[in-house]
Amino acid sequence: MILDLDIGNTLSKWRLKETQSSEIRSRGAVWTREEWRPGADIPDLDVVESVRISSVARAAVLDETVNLLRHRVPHVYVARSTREALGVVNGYDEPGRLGVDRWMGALAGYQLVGGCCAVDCGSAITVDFVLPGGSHLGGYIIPGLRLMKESLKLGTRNVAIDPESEAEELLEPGRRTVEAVNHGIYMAAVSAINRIYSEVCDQQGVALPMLLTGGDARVVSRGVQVPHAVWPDMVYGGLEACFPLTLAERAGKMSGAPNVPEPVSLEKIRAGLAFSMLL
Ligand SMILES: Nc1ncnc2c1ncn2[C@@H]1O[C@H](COP(=O)(O)OP(=O)(O)O)[C@@H](O)[C@H]1O
Ligand SMILES: CC(C)(COP(=O)(O)O)[C@@H](O)C(=O)NCCC(=O)O
Ligand SMILES: [K+]
Repeated sequence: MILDLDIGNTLSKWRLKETQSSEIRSRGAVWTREEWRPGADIPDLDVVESVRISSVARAAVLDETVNLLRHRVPHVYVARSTREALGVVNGYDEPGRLGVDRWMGALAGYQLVGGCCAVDCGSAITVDFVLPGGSHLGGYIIPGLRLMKESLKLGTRNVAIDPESEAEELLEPGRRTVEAVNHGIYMAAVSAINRIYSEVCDQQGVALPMLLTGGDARVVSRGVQVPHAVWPDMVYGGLEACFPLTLAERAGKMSGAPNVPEPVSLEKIRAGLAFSMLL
């Protein structure tokens, strides 16, 4: 069995994947800031022969996790942001400083569709671009929905946006504080993503497919007008591509990879951008 770990600033996500069949057996998440108890929080480590880790938490969290796992599991692979991987050239001046979850997402997106816009809606919302040909341009980091809400300190932090809400409702003016905050941060997130996408496609002269992942991907997806696919396992996809262990992975397959819609034409993107400038 393979244990994949995606340690984010808020949640540490895990999944167990069968080495022979490539099937996902189980999955879960625990709070990153709390003590992580293998055996209690994740299934029995005795069945695990390999672990693959992507972590953006404090270095100490990763060190502790790796130390603990090295005693119990034969193979431990830790992903790092590098200057180049799988045909993608990292756009950062200091490649190692690019969040490794962003790097995994960009690599997975590129492996699936080639040039792309990879969006991760977690503690932070990150928007990364890879051009056809593999040049990673860098990206944008804005606070995620929960961080935006907490920073306002209006006593609304415990009232999360219902992930089942429709975008039309969430984009209306709020009539209570909690609604005004939820609708405001939702508008901020989706309009930033739509705008960033259009600006960069316009600048680069290319319409790119878009992929969305992260804890808030589903609800954000409803407000994003750009054609896109939601891929909850996108960071894991990067781990699979970097450290292929199963037959399917060696053949370039990533679990749960979605069908990605064709982007709209560059002309349409430019027309939309020009129109929004008039308003
Ligand atoms: N059940 C949940 N528990 C915690 N956060 C959730 C949950 N469902 C959605 N979220 C949202 O997802 C975000 C965490 O998403 P995730 O992608 O796991 O973040 P990170 O990778 O930064 O840990 C939270 O900030 C919150 O807005
Ligand atoms: C931007 C991030 C905080 C996003 O992390 P997340 O929201 O997924 O927990 C993370 O990718 C990170 O710590 N990056 C390092 C800084 C950078 O990418 O420039
Ligand atoms: K993120």
